[in-house]
Amino acid sequence: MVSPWKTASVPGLQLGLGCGFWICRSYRFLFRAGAMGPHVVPRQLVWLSRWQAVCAWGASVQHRTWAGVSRIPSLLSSGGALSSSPLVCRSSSSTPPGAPEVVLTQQRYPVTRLPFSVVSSEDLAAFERILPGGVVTDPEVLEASNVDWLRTVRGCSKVLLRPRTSQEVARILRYCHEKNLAVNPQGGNTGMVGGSVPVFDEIILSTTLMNRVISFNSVSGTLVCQAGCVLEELSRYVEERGFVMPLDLGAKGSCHIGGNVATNAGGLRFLRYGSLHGTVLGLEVVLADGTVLDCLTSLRKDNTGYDLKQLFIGSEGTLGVITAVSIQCPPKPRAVNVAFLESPFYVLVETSGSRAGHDSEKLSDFLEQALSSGLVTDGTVATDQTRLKALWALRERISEALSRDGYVYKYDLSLPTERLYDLVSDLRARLGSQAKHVVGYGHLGDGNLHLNVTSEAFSPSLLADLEPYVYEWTARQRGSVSAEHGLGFKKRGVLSYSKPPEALRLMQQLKALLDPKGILNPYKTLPAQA
Ligand SMILES: O=C(O)CC[C@@H](O)C(=O)O
Ligand SMILES: [Zn+2]
Repeated sequence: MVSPWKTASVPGLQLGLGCGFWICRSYRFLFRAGAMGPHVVPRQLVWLSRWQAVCAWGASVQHRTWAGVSRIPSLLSSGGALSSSPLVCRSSSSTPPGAPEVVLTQQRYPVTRLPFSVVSSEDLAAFERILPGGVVTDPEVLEASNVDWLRTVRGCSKVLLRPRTSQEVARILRYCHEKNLAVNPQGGNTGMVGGSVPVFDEIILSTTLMNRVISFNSVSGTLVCQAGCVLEELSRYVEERGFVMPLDLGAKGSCHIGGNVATNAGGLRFLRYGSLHGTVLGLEVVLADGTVLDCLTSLRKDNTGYDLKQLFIGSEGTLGVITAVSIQCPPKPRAVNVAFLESPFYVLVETSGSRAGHDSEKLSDFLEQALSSGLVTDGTVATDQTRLKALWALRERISEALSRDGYVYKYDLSLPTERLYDLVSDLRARLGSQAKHVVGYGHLGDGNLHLNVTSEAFSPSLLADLEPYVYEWTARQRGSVSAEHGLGFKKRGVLSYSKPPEALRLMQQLKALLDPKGILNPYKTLPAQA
């Protein structure tokens, strides 16, 4: 039988139908109305709007108009050029040539420095004794660590510390606690909400040199490693041993696992493997006063008292510094396919399974039905690694493409799936020509909208049209004002749109208990106290 899917595919498209597939008929509804029952659980499902697909692609090939998926094959057959570009790695760097300097956070935002001590030469000498050779005061290195990768917030720290062990972290924090010095823990500095850079002159405590794998159990798939291991390197490490990391992000080339856990990063495998609250088995954390909390267990089951590690997952470095992580890695799927399906919305679906032949049959059935019913108009499917990666690059690089469109106002919202796109259309009408682009994409299966609005430069009047409007809109849907990026510095003032006063009060009490002097990542996560 001739598959309608193949018949309708654009010339030159290679459809790999030998693959695992988990999509069921309920997807019809998903594509039409943007809704999905909780019982429908594909391995990956990410949603792109028309412009995003263009945007992601445009980052390297400079197309601004969508010309149909037929353009993709040439891109793919060119050896997956997309995935080899350095854009895939997000890292902070010194001011790119010609780029305007980032306005200091303390100048752009109404924030007052708290009464912490200022780092003295005596402090620097003490740090040098704790970390011989690990104290950085070179302004050029500091410039990069003071600015977020989006180039929207900038601190003025004068010192960066690079410990190698948890004991060194403990000694640093003990000292800072005693001297009332504020500390900004920093991983790969790839966050979206200004949580990983200082607001004023906080000491930057980097996990860069804490990059050792401590152990890996090749039977259970449990990985134990230091906090500064780069996600992509961990992925490679476990994949060579037949497992995968339970999380994957566009920033994988730069982000650190400790930062991922500290921010409870969601990412592209969330739908399949769930949250870090489920996959992290244990943590080692250094508390504000230098106490080392060793909860680095690898047990699958441990029901002894409060599950303290959960407090630190998503606490954004405000309750303690994560120094090591024990994480459960799932087995590497043997058959993987990525399908990119069409208009007017673009959906990237990844399937993973264990029997290519069986999976292929299911995928084929689904695509035939989807196409013959008119649910999907066109698309492409990839099974080989190069094409698969190139399709994912379209999705993973949207964020970076947007960052080249000017100043980006970012909102990371959890919403009822059926309302996910309404806010995008609404804002396009509300903002008119004030905004360069109003873009909605994200993780459809998770009900997570990434709303991005761009303008030539930062504009207070555009911001006033966006906020609190976006937050009020979200609160009316009982959504969340931060689905996966956390609150950091930029969103700390909007926590009350998603949490009741009682929850806020308890969070403040926990902060006071664990960090009574407030030295850990100040001005982040919790609203400023009156
Ligand atoms: O840039 C954004 O708005 C989202 C970034 C990231 O969470 C993604 O899903 O690509
Ligand atoms: Zn995301």
